[in-house]
Amino acid sequence: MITCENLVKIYKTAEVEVVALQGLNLQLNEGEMVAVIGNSGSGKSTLLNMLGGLDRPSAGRLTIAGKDMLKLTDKEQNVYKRETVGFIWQNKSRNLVPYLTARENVEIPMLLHDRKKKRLRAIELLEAVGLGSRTGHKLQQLSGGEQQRVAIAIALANRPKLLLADEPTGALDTQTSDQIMALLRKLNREMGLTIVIVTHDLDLAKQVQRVVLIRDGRTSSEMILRTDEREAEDASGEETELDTHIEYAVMDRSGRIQVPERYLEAVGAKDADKVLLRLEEDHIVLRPIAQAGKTGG
Ligand SMILES: Nc1ncnc2c1ncn2[C@@H]1O[C@H](COP(=O)(O)OP(=O)(O)OP(=O)(O)O)[C@@H](O)[C@H]1O
Repeated sequence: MITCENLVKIYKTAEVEVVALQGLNLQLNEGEMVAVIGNSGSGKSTLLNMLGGLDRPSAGRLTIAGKDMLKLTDKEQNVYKRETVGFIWQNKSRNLVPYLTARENVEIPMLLHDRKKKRLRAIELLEAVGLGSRTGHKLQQLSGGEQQRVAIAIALANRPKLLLADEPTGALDTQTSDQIMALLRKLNREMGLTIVIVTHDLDLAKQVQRVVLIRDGRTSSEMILRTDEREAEDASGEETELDTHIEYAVMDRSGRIQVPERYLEAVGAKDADKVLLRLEEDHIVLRPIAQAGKTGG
């Protein structure tokens, strides 16, 4: 569904050039649901803007649903934005009109011309997001979580193949955020919708099967939901909370990897310019130089 190869985005302003994406690679299959996570400034929103056709990459390759995004004409890009992709933003004013009802809000972006069909489709969508009983409520009469559900219904209005969400739960409390995430998972499962969610919240990200970590405009590692049911025990034999995801570092063709920052921090190698590498029979040991003399592997 989505292939990013060596994707580069450079923003040029009067004084400086910012390289927001510097050779990002990402492959996403149709029907996958992925969370993209990274520190502020790592390039998450830039990536989402490229995927949504809101902006064009500077170099590299980006194909989405068979379309070469670097070669689209402006007209083709507009059709793509209208028909292939749906957006959910954290900032509600970008999604919603407060003085209209939930149903009227959902009807706005619809490409259907028949008023009755529009109305029926809007109600159907509001039912799908769990708001069947609120279709006639004005937006300002709805809670934050309910408003975000309306935003999701709007994003689905033109039957997109790809749903992009930028911090969709950023303004919501934990319980409401979990409900919105559960709704997105349901839509992914039941409609086969491909979903990309940008967040800086690792706990939230881990509610989906695949988490892609971006660092300095590149994919640095991925976490995939564990499928084994092993129970973890700590040294004292007590059960500890099992990490739900296994982390994989992304490796390029030259064998370069980015070790997750928190791993380096944990072993005191964050600022090191070299680490000791040792090949064991079936694994590779990486440790800070200061500890290199110690035994063990
Ligand atoms: N329109 C723009 N013009 C110039 N620089 C930009 C523009 N948009 C983003 N940048 C820069 O590109 C880099 C990546 O920004 P981006 O917004 O993609 O990061 P992010 O990971 O989404 O951050 P956050 O979590 O804070 O939203 C940053 O250094 C940012 O300042």
